[in-house]
Amino acid sequence: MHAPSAPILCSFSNPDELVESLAQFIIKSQKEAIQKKGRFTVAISGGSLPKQLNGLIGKPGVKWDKWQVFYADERIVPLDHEDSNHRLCEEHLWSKVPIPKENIHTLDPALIPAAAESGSDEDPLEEIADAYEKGLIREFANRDSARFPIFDLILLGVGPDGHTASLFPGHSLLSEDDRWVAYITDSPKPPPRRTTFTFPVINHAARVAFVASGASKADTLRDVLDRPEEGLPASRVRPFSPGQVYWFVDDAAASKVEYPKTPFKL
Ligand SMILES: O=C(O)[C@H](O)[C@@H](O)[C@H](O)[C@H](O)COP(=O)(O)O
Repeated sequence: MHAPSAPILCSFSNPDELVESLAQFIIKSQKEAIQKKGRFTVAISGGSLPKQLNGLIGKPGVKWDKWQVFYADERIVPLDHEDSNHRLCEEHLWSKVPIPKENIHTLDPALIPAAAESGSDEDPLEEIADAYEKGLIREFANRDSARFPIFDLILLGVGPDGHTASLFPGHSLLSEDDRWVAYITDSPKPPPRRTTFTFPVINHAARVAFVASGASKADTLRDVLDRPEEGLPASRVRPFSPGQVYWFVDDAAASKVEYPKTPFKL
């Protein structure tokens, strides 16, 4: 692993162009991954992201049966609850494409009720986070020799405070350097109880792509891209070379950013 590579910022003049280019980028990542390893490992978070993936629906070239999908973060609610990232993805994507259900790795539903309540001794969230981490180990063990899993692609959003996945500014989890999947009980944005990938997992990915659109993201993008020294969680996403981080944004979101833009090309 080498020094982190600089972010690649691609800005699009309208939402349709962003969605279409993102779909092409994902398909290209998928093709390369399948050629090399026969499968495509992807992680997804919540927010508006699942909806922005609708450029993939009906596209020839998507080999859904080769996808292995994990959630970069998840809220501790039933899988069909309106706050669940899985439910969001199900609604906007999985229900519309022929992906085998067993290729979508959710939190273990049997552990959710206990994890939703805080325990007196060890927090029961630990068990669900551990179980999810074991799922990652099963998927990646003996395939990649690295200390952390190497996802082919991790898709993330960014919150107004610069958080990404469920890694929030100032939280002790920002310095977690051992676990793959951690839990938090005090998310400043509800619901408070969640699991999240840690930075080592995110920063070992072959590619990470942020997706952000709209003028409400302008200040955040400026802070994240132009002021990395402030250390906002999204600024800390800097995959080790040859891994790369891309920003797929629209011009409204990029309107206050001085960081150089790169024309999108496959
Ligand atoms: O933590 C949460 O509760 C949100 O899901 C959050 O992580 C979301 O992904 C970002 O705030 C980006 O949101 P948008 O993509 O909707 O802008």
